[in-house]
Amino acid sequence: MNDRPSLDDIRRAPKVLLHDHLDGGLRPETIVDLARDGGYGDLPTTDPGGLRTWFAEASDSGSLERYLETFSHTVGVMQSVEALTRVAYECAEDLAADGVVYAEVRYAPEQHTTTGLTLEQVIEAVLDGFERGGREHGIRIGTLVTAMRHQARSMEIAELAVRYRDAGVVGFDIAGAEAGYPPTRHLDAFEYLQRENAHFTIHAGEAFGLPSIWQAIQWCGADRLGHGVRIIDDITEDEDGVPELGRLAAYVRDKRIPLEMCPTSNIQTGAAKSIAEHPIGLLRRLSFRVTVNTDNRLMSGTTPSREFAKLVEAFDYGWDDLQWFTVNAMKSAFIGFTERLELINGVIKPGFVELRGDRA
Ligand SMILES: O=c1[nH]cnc2c1ncn2[C@@H]1O[C@H](CO)[C@@H](O)[C@H]1O
Ligand SMILES: [Zn+2]
Repeated sequence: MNDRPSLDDIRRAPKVLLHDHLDGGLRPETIVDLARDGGYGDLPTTDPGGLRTWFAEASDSGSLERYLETFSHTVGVMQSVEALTRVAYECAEDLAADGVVYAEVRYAPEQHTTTGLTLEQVIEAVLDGFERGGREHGIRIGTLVTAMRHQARSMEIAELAVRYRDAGVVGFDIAGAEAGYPPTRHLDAFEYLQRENAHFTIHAGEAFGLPSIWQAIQWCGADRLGHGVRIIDDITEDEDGVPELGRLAAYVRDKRIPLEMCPTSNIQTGAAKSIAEHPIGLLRRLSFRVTVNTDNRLMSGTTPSREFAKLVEAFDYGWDDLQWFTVNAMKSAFIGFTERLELINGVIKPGFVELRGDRA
């Protein structure tokens, strides 16, 4: 059966999310509340509807740097234990309501200490919100702690990732402006994590090309690539239109290195022209380990189900494709093999069987 899945059907499908920023997914109403309670006076508007529109429009500039400027407001209101716990709790609630069964959500603890919280307090506040939200709404959330690539705190954050690994932190990441800040700037942190048998992903191949991806994998040892869209630059077509993979692209495919693709976000930052022209179409056809993600639900005005619905429309994907992306994501998660397998066989596959049955 390959009838076109509707947005409503997609919402009911069990989904897995690997790339979602906590500070990119706040509810506009919550931003307004937190700004009032925390005395943050710099919001462009205190009307929730207006704020939603403002974020979507301000993020649609074609530049990653300008896209990232909008985070000053979300980070600005996430500066207390209560605010962090609330945002994490609501994140769990919103993802569960969209049908997500497992998510890895990331944020940079170092950005939440401006009013005096310690990094430990920040991490524990977020873990607390995810734990309670996850328990009450039936979703499992693993935390990824991010270090900002233009700063110099990656080693400290990597150590915290290891310290909190049994308390819900499942991995590490670097984010922020990519051009001018290559992953090797943080090589010591990545080498430390490898020695500790810890997992990490690196934002690479979004606003910068193949050298960034090459460094992330071959120098830093990334388990996954955040975005990775520019791997397309290492794929050419011969005179018959048959795709040919360069050595790096072949390595990424052969090693099954997961690509955390975020279609809508990529269009806003200029990493792709449109959904229809997004490299995900070719990469899926070539069986790269592609996964589908939201990046920033607020800035991109999206949800996991909406990202899928856009792909269904652009590429005519059916249930087989959506299940393939979902199983890819679950296989690529940073939790243990047994738990991943249980979710694939106990939740994802039966969920898709049921949906297809209902619609047959
Ligand atoms: O797509 C992206 N590329 C690079 N950095 C990003 C992206 N989305 C968000 N952030 C950055 O990650 C920080 C921690 O969550 C955010 O504050 C934002 O600056
Ligand atoms: Zn991101």
